[in-house]
Amino acid sequence: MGGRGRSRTQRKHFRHNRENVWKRSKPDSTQQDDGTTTTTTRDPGWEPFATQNPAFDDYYKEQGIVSAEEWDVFVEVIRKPLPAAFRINSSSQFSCDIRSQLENDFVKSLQAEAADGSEVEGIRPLPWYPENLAWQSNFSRMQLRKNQTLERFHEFLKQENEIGNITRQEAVSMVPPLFLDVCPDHFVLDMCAAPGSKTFQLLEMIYQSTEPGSLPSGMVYFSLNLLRSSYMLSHCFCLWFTVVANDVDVQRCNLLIHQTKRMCTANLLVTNHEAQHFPSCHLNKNCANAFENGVAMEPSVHQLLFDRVLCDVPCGGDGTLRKAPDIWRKWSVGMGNGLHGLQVQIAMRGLSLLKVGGRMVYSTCSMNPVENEAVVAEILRRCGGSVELLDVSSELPQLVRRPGLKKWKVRDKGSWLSSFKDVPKYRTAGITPSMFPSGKSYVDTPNNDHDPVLEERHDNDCDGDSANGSEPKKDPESLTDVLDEELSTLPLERCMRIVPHDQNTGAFFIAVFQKLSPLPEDNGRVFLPTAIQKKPSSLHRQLKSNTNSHPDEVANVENQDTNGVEIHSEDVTDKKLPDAAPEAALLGNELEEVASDTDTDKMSEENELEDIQDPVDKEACSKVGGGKRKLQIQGKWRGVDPVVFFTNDAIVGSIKTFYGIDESFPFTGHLVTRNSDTNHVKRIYYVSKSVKDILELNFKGGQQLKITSIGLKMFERQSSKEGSLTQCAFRISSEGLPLLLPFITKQIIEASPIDFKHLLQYKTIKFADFVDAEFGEKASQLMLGCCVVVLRKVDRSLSDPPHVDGSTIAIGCWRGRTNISVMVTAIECQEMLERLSVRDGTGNGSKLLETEQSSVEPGELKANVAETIEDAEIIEVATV
Ligand SMILES: C[S@@+](CC[C@H](N)C(=O)[O-])C[C@H]1O[C@@H](n2cnc3c(N)ncnc32)[C@H](O)[C@@H]1O
Repeated sequence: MGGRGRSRTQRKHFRHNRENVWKRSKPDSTQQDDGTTTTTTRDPGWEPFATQNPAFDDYYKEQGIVSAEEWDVFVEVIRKPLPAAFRINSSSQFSCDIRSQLENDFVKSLQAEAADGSEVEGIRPLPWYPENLAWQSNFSRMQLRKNQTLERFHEFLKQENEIGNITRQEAVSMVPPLFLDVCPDHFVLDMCAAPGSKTFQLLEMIYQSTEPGSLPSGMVYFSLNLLRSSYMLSHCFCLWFTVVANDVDVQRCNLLIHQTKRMCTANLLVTNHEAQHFPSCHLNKNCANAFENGVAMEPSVHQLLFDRVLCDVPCGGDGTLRKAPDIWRKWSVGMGNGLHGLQVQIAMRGLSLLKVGGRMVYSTCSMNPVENEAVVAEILRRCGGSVELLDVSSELPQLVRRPGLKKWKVRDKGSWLSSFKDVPKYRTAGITPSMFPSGKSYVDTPNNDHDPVLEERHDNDCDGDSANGSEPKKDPESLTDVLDEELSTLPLERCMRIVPHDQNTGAFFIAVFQKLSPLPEDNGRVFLPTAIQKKPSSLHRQLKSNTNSHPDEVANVENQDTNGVEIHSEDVTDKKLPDAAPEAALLGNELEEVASDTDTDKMSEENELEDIQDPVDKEACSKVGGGKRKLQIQGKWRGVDPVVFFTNDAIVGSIKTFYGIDESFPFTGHLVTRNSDTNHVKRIYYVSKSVKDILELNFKGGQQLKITSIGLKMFERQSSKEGSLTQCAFRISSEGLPLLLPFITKQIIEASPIDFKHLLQYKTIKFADFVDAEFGEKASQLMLGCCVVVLRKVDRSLSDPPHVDGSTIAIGCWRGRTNISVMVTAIECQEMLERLSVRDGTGNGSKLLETEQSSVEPGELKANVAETIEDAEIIEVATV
């Protein structure tokens, strides 16, 4: 049950592209520490990665991220391959089985082998990760493949990862979501989310925390007497949170969509924006009026704000050296310097989108203080007292981390700079005051003799004016009291740096912020490094702030903070970052887990059916939004299918009737398509109440959000020949089944364990060939088309009506003319078989597959179903 498998076709594309990512043979340009650039052409033959870089050593020895005494051990560890780490996906039906298999089978047998002197180190749960859900093995992936004693474990990892029961994720990359402290009623923004490891983890954490009976007050959406089981309660409850996952890179967004599809969630929205310009998603007065049309609506300014923001920014990525050794070759000081400005911009935007009282986690997989402490310090200066850097030392006490640095230096063109006053004038475009511990800026005297004459900003005293180009203030103190080596007075020790040799991991940096009050009015503006500040002054426009208070009609949509600012991406299309290392900007810390897929470079899901459509409500909005708005919308989202509420009553009615879907299931307003021609939709998506509200706000506000993916695919049009003969043109998709299951009253039957296993094993079985003849008879009485087969529990008889609860195992099937066929992938069948075999003590399920020769004659429908499944796979490839 559930769409947790990955399409093989797509995986092939991933691997192919992944090779491209890591094995590009074009000439490499490397900026040397002295500022010169050397170009080398890679030898076509294979060479091992060099695991050293003198510039790296010089840089970090000077920065003091580890003490001089520790240096050797630090370097020794970062030259070693990274141990494999993974998370058990708690939303998987088999998560407990997997944890128990790890604890009781693998840990023990590996310990026993180690005791035999075979030098096999054990696997262990990460002590700081809750409920033994994250694990690390103390051998590299290479060893896993080579060492025979570990082969079984390796196979286990491969299969569970493939099926979606575990996610391979670097241990330290799991840390930032844990500090976000998410709750099931939160609106969460993941600003730089692709390829989606942390988004997936966040979704897992939210679903896991939805304990039945813990509905927050005022959040009852379904009448409680309609909640038939804890399963339903948990799913209904989950309709209240939303995760918005954003990334600037379309291909990486596609990876994220693919990755998170396994969650089967209706509460996820994937967007494709520059995070620093993430839209306010507000409702302005004009647009609100346009949508009034007699419907009562408050003409106020509303804005989508978030309870939690994850700001896992693009970074130099040298914390992932152990996993991506090619970084040794690429590493240069320019990477961090070039990204600092963007990182500040993204973090500031995140804070302006955060609710007062909300938490934001800033993180990088870089060790560089210019990308870490310097960014945090600049944020604190810009926000004044409106944001607090939290001391989270009591949280996750078992996680070994080090406090943030209070002092560091900036390296540029081969020179060490202790203060901005040391920056030669010709370099001030690339090296900004905010990179230094004090954040102080010194306006040069005409001959640039480095006399510090002015100070723009102080720690804890930031008006932000100077950062936006206005005249800096004189500070007499700074004229006389300039330290050679700057020391930050901000509480940067509250930041966390995880270094590899403390617990045999990669490196990571994490800072946790809490928003205490609206940001100072100016601080919502985009911060730009000096060079960009000199560009046209209309980089951003401030919206009229509206302090009128109106009750929200949209959950989590609040009256806009006074800091609300609208920034249009076209305003900054000509921006470029100083000395930015473009490769570094794309370095993701989870590249290894999933590689990009060039073939899925599209956001057009129904593209074969239509030309690019303008947003559905464009007309209404543009009428009042003025010409500029209209042009922006048309130009901005070209190439992205529109999101359209699906309101075709005839189709919805036929689906409800065919599957006997209980009237209590909320369809109205929850179905969307990506095709304006609702008579020809191929896929119908389901969105939660919270996502529906955001969508409505987005329509009303002029479609500011560029939505790549929304909700979960619930129904798919039958494309097979036999499909056209059924009474319902739509089948239930595997992702939609978990949500819909408790509400289905027709086309659903319970199979005995033996018949259920046979179905998984043989895929197609004729009615007459089921062991339980009564089941075969019942199956034959179903209508031709999609159906659901539920595994009957031991205490139930066939005459009982199908029963669904949190532990129900069910699969989507096809009732053909003479048989029943499964509509899940072969690997999902295999996984389920193995799990069921382990559960009922009949041994290793994979043995069943060794006899995969079907004793059942392949019926005529087998081909038909194969066509259907393949079609589904092709559709998946096309849509992710
Ligand atoms: C460190 S990776 C994020 C990893 C991700 N959080 C995860 O756990 O899988 C940084 C991401 O930022 C994206 N990115 C780079 N510049 C961006 C920008 N200006 N706005 C939004 N995303 C950006 C990259 O495409 C990349 O996917």
